[in-house]
Amino acid sequence: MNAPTSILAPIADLQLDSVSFEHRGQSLLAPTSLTLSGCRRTVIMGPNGAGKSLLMRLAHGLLTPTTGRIYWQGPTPVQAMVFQRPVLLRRSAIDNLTYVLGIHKVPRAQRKARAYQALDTFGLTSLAHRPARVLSGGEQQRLALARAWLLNPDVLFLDEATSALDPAAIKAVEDAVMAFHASGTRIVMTTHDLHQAKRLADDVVFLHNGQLREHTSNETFFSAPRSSEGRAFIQGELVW
Ligand SMILES: Nc1ncnc2c1ncn2[C@@H]1O[C@H](COP(=O)(O)OP(=O)(O)OP(=O)(O)O)[C@@H](O)[C@H]1O
Repeated sequence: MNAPTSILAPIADLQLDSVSFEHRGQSLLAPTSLTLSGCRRTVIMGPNGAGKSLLMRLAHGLLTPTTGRIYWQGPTPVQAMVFQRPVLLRRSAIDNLTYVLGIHKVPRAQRKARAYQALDTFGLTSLAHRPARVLSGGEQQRLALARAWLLNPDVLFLDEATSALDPAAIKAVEDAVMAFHASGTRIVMTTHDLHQAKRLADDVVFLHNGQLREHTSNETFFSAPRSSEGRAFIQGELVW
C-alpha cells in the first residue's frame, strides 16, 4: 500500500459535539461528545443494542444526527468501512476490486495489477475468479478488506467485522487491521469481544443504553474502568 496522507500530514481529528440520534421520538443515542484523533485504534464496546453501530455510522457519515454536529478538524480524510456482512458485487473476486479502482478513476491499464496485489496481500490469489458471493464468510471479509486496502484509507471503520467468523478467520482480520494501522491508518471498530478489544485497542469508547459511559485507554478500561457499567461489562455481568 502507498503511504497514506497521514505520513505527510496528520489525519484530521473527528469531532462529535453533542451528537444525538432519535427514531420516532425515541432516543437511541443520548447527546454524545467525542474526539477521535491521531493514528489510534479506537474500539467501541458495549452490550447488544448499546448503540455501537449507530455511533459508528454517524461518525462515518452514513446517518445524520438528530442534534449536534460531526466534523473533521481539517481536510476530510479518505475513509473506508467494513461491515459484519460484506456487501459484494455479483462478480468475481478480482472484478469486485477492479470495479472499485474504476470508480476511483485508476487508469484501466493499472487496475488488474493493483487488484492482484491486493488479493495477494490478503491471501486470496487462488480465488481471484471465483464469484465473490460464493466465498466463505472469512474469505468475503478478507475481500472486503482488500477492497478497503485499495482505497489507501486514512481512517478505516469496522463494524463487527469478525463476529461471524471462526478463530482463524478472526486472526486474519485482526492481522489485517494491524497492517492497516502499521501503514498509518486510524482504526475505529466495534466489537463485543472483550479479548479482541484488549488485543487491538489503544482506547475504548464504552456505550450502554445509548449513552457514552467512558472513553478511556485500554489499560484503564480493562484494569480500572471508570464507569460501573464498564466494570460490570468486563466481568460479564452486563448483558444489555
Ligand atoms: N438507522 C436506524 N434507525 C432506527 N433505529 C436504529 C437505527 N440503527 C440502529 N437502531 C436501533 O438503535 C439501537 C442500537 O442499535 P445498534 O445497532 O447501534 O446497537 P449495537 O450496540 O451495535 O448492538 P449489537 O451489538 O447488537 O450489534 C437498536 O435498538 C436498533 O434497533
